[in-house]
Amino acid sequence: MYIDAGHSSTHHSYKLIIPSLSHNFLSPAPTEHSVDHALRFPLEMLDGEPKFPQGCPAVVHHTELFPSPSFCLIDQQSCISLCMLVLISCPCSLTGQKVVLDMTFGGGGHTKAILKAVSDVTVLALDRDPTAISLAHDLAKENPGRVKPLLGLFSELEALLSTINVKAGSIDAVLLDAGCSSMQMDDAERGFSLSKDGPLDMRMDGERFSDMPCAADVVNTLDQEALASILTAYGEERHARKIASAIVEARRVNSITRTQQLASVVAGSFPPAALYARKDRLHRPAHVATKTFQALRIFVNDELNQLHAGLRAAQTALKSGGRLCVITFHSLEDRIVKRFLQGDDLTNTEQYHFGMAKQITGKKMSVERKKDGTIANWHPLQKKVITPTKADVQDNARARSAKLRVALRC
Ligand SMILES: C[S@@+](CC[C@H](N)C(=O)[O-])C[C@H]1O[C@@H](n2cnc3c(N)ncnc32)[C@H](O)[C@@H]1O
Repeated sequence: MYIDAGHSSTHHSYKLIIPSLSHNFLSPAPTEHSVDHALRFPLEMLDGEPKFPQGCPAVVHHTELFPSPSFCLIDQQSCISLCMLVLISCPCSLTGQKVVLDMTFGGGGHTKAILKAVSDVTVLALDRDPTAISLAHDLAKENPGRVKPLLGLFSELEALLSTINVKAGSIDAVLLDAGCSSMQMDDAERGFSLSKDGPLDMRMDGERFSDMPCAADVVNTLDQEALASILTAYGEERHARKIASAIVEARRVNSITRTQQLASVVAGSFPPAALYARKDRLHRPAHVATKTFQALRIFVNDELNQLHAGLRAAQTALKSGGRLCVITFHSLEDRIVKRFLQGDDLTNTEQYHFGMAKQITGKKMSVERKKDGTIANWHPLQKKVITPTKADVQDNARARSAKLRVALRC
């Protein structure tokens, strides 16, 4: 709808088209800002995507799995006990060789835990980041026949599975741990972290698609209105216009190419006392540019569209009774997962907001359920979203805003 450029092997000239704030987001007339690059602007699937299949052939009954959830996240070596519980201890536990799809291999923490916990398992290890996939190859060598690395995007999953002859409806469990990894965050050269100086990149797969735009391309190319809309939509940044204006002002003098340069530009648009006035969930001071970084990262990596594509791919891949665990780190992601599992048709323009459209159109998010209360494709394994305990967060501060949702494929 807006863009689609995606990666092209035949030419390197892309269009970056950003919907303008001035028109209704649900029927936008795109504004062309640059012909240098292309980004897929989330919300593209408002157009012409197939509707989710309706009807749930069977509701799988279960016992309470989470009496006292010890939340375990994930990234890195830590916990995972809850995910393991979901993956391997369901009442409908499977016999024989199991196939688990780790859609976000990252540093391999989850995959390793699965391999350790289940002897007769093959893990299909997907990641868009070639660095992560090279670790998956190492792990595959250490565990012959038990790990199959898959380099690609959530949106490429179906094609990847068919190349290794994995059929739709055949996978026992899927794990999706959204966002970027500690490995990516901690490497200054990847440009994700505002506390470490590095090139303003933020692409999870820049190594794979080197001609796709990075965060520096976005901040140096888009007009003020488009920048503000990105900060509002993906950072839920209240001061988006002020920050966008500061970015445009600063780049007139010098292009913004480094993470700390961007952090200073954002900081410069606030009074000094406001720099760390914001607090994170642990009530620790958070830099005023945190939301700007989040917004750019989501935009550059097309994360919300990808998440939606990943959920749909998981739905196709899972067998009936198979289970899905999804971990998200901010409300934009969690809202998508929650509504997807509720059976909402996210392709419906009236309901598909993902933040930006909601703010622009002012429309309410409504959740439609079938009259008999059943859910079309999923049976939730817990009533409420699962969040980390205090102890979990003490163990791993990055888990502080994590949310886990688990469901059985009907
Ligand atoms: C939070 S990390 C996962 C960490 C992992 N669970 C572990 O134990 O180390 C998320 C990973 O998902 C990958 N990723 C994010 N979006 C993706 C997408 N659309 N397709 C494939 N991989 C993606 C990132 O590259 C990153 O490595």
